[in-house]
Amino acid sequence: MNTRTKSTAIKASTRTTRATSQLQTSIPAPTRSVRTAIAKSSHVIPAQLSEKKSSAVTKKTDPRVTTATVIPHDIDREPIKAFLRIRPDIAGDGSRRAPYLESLSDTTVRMIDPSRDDPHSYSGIPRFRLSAAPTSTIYTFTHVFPPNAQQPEFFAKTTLPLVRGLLDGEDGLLFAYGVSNSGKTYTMQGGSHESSAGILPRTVDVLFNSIEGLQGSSKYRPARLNGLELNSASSIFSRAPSLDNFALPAQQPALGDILTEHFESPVVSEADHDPTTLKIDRNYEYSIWLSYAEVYNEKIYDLLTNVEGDGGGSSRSQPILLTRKALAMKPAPPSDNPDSDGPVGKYISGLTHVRVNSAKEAKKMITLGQLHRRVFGTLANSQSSRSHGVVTIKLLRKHRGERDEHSFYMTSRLTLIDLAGSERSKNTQATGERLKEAGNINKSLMVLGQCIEVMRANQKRVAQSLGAQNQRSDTRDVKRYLAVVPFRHSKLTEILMDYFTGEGRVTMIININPYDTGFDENSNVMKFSSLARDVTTVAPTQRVLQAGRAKVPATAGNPQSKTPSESHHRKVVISTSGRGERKFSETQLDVVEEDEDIEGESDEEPLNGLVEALFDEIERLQLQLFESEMRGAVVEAEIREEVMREMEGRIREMEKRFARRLMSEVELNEMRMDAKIDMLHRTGLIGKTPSKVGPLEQRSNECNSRAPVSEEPGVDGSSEDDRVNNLTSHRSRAVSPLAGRGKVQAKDLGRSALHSNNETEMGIQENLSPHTEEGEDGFDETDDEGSATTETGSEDPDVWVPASSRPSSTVAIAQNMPSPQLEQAPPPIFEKDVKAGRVRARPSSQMSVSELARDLGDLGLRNERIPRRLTRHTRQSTRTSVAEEEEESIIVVPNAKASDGQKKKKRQLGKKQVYTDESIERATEQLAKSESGRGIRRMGRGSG
Ligand SMILES: Nc1ncnc2c1ncn2[C@@H]1O[C@H](COP(=O)(O)OP(=O)(O)OP(=O)(O)O)[C@@H](O)[C@H]1O
Repeated sequence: MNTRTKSTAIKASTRTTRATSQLQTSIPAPTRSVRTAIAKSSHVIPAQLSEKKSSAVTKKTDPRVTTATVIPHDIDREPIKAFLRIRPDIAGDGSRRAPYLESLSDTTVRMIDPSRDDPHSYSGIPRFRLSAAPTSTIYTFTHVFPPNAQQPEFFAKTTLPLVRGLLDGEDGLLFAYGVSNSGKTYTMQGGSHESSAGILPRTVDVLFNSIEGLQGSSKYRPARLNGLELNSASSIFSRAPSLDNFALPAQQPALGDILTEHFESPVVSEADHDPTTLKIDRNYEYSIWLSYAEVYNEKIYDLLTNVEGDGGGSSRSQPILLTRKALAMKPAPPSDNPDSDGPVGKYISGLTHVRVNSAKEAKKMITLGQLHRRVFGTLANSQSSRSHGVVTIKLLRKHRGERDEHSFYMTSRLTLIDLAGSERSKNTQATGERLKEAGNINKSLMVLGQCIEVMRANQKRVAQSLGAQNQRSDTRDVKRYLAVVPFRHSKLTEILMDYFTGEGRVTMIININPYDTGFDENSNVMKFSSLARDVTTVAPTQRVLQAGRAKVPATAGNPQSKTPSESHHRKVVISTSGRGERKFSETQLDVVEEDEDIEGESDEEPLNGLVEALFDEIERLQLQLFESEMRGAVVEAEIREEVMREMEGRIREMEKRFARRLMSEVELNEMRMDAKIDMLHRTGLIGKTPSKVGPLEQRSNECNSRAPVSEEPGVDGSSEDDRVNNLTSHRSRAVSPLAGRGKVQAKDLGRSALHSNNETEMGIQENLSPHTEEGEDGFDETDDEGSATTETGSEDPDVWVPASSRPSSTVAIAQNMPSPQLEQAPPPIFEKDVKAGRVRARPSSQMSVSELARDLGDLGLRNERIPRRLTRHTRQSTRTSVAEEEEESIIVVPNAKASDGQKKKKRQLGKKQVYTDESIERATEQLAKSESGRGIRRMGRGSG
């Protein structure tokens, strides 16, 4: 038979095993005939279909309360026991939250989502809650252990019944399940303080206490799942490893030494010895065998074999090459379990079983296995178990009166598993190797959950189908409801398969750290446990081996049937900080992990080729589905996170932008204000600070000095100055960057305030050099200093020009600028005042009205404001009182278009007069013509 055929044969045999075993799991014992019939059938519906049906049945239950569904089962079956252990809050582990788990009784707890009370949530519903888990759920367990539960009490309630069963010849399985840092390793192995020994050391203590004086010297040893084989001197057991002989070549430091130094193994003190002794049948002799395997990255490794040390120089700088080979899972032959009419499970081929003669020896072996486990699987993450540690204790017993033949031996086994922590890779920021580890851990735990779920659904279906009254139990009816239990999808479930499908007690310990932030992960763990409690296993019976020739060790397989295996290299550096006199040193390990050999076995009958192909197809598709679900979940989580990050980034960016805009607005307003103050300084409306006289003021002063007009102030000129001065100073006490700086800064101001608008800039320049662009009556100051208008008195350069006649940009900008809210706005210049010649310039100022109007207009003052102010001043100076109502009843609008609207408004408002720039301009021109420009031109001179 070639390799392919042999491998097909294995698969075929496996299929037979699985197909029948899952049926066996789901059928109560009284219907054994039905079971046998079903076991012969290969027609099994896919798990998904069955799942849909089962979920439809359970839909009506309250999602907030998870309680065990009562599945009728007979006395031959036992439900899986689930114990909850709540980890205490440990100072210094970073958790500073209130626990989200509340004990309601010895068997129930309530789990409340901590983010429910998050301040960022609305009325109890978290804002960004990604979790699909219910916010409050009640879970039921076989027993709940509070945080202060002690190890002896915990061991007595959870494990002691299994140890008793082991001594009585029954199989048992116990596993600790939970997220990282929840206390699984503490539960299984124990802590470093007194009386903190965990389940493993206590189990061996109780076993050896109980069999003391009853140990026999057997010529057989356990093999495969429940089989026996001759314990020959040439077998691998003759070179059983120990910590003492665990050494590398002479020039190398002892690896055991390095490991012990690096990973301070828990010191098991005498006080940690569990004194419990169980009563056993003293007519038997016993031997105890130990094996320790780990499932790491979906490969199974033996932790009790001597690691092959090779290479490396004489110094520690040379890497030590450590090689270990993965072990394969193989289906156990039916002869290993003659009582069973169905198939038996799978065993780890080539796993070392070491005979231990005392509790001390057993603990030493366990310590060695733990060291290996941490070196090979967890070194880069030494605080966390990244592999599933599987310790199996096998007990052989034989009646003292019987011959030493294997047919008189009874075997039983107890498997104790410390599962790796279930966690999301995104929580651990894992990448590369770590990500692969996390993926494989999650995969195996997920598959375990799926197996539990499918078994539960199968059992429920069968129980319902067979329990229905007046209904014939037909094999076809039963098999229709059964789904494939996906044990083969992970190595872990392959190892556990036999306990679920065969006979044995299953106990599950759920470890939970209620201070942990992983509420979702813990919810999943709790959900898993509540499902598992509904699953029943076949109650164990004592097993007696049938007569027959024991098999040779698996190592004696046909070498030609092996397929070449791949190997994976990893570099590991162990840093030793040096204890006592020893100095700091580093040891490099070059770890090589070889894949298992796939060997053919001829003792299995091949199945029908079509059935084989169909099974393969189903498995391939299920695997694909599973992988795509995993990928989908990871991608979804990543996308959600990315979207959140992007949103946060955008919000931050917007905040920055708004802050910048706000700042520039503030600066702009400040500059406007300063410019206005500057103008007022220039017009002399407010007092000047000698030290801060800007060029414009200087120019104004110069004008003052060379054109000495009447010094006579207006009637209330000085008080007006004071008032404005006070107003200005109380409005802005800060010295403005532009205050008093004159032309240049005003220009800059124009630039920045008007966003580098060239037109605007021009407007401001015009503003700053008013006379050069003055109309025909313009007054060019630069032409002749001496020809000041005030001297001749014949020509008045100050002609008030309406805003509309100025460059459009200036007006437009002035219109768009927000007008400052002055306490006392200046009154406008009215046509009637102009006609009446009542308008006069303030004598103290040499600035022309047009200049000022333009300056202010350019800097954002509305054009109607300026004349108001100036007119008011003029009127004050001429002692003509103008009623305030009259001023208020005038509306000045910038253009004719707008005036249409205003006309409408006027109609509504009654008598209010509406002035537009054009109308003012027209009126001015008419007036100028009719009165030869007398009235307006004299405004600048202030005669009167
Ligand atoms: N019941 C307990 N009493 C006191 N300390 C505890 C208890 N349970 C856990 N601890 C402590 O909590 C820490 C984490 O526990 P442990 O290493 O057992 O978690 P774990 O679930 O095995 O984590 P991982 O899966 O990452 O290996 C350890 O320091 C352990 O000593």
